[in-house]
Amino acid sequence: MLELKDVDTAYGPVPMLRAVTMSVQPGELVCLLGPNGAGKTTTFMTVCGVVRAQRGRVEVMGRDLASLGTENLAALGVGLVPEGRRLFPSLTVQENLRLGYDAVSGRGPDFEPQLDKMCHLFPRIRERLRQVAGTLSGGEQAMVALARALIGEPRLVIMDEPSLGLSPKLIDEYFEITKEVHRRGTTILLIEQNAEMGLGIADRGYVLVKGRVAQEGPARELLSSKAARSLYL
Ligand SMILES: Nc1ncnc2c1ncn2[C@@H]1O[C@H](COP(=O)(O)OP(=O)(O)OP(=O)(O)O)[C@@H](O)[C@H]1O
Repeated sequence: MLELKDVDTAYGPVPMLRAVTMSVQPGELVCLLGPNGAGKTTTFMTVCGVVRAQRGRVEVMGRDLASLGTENLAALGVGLVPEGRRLFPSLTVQENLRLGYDAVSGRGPDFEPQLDKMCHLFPRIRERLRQVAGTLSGGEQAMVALARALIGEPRLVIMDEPSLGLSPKLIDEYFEITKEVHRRGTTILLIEQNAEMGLGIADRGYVLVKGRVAQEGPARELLSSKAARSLYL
């Protein structure tokens, strides 16, 4: 569903990702880990097409991202949860969710049942539907950002450090929901700094260090590998 082949990126003259090769297969939950500044968000931006790969190739659903364009990802079945949530603060929760839905369906008629599904998955959202998103707590915003990505029933969800800034209790709740979404069949790329939590629910993982993939493997092996732990802890 997602493939990076030998990808380099740079910010002006400064190289960032170097020869990054990674993939997410249908049905997998893959965790991308790495310390601050490793290039995790740059990877997110690269697979969205916001940052252009200078070398190598990015394929989403088997299609070359370079000729696809960021604006077509939603309709292709890709849901995005960017770092910092990026809700529209002056719109209500329901309006934010509507935008997520319309991006996929082109204004389909079935918004209400989908909204209802999201309220079941995120009980905190139902009572907040008419509240403007900018006044939600950080935890509520995190849930709405995930619901906005899920409401169009994407096949692949890419999440950039969604647990950042959440309390331990909310992190647990958030990871439980992520696990449930995966269990119901959605493929997930989870970009995380919280290695124990991320690898705890993932099938496979990659550890990014200074823009390079330093380790990769089954999540359980990475959790128990001393070499991997020394890279991310
Ligand atoms: N637009 C930009 N212009 C110049 N440099 C940038 C830009 N965006 C990111 N960088 C630099 O690229 C490096 C990697 O940043 P990135 O945000 O990808 O790291 P990260 O692994 O997501 O880190 P964190 O966990 O702290 O969010 C950093 O040194 C950062 O300063």
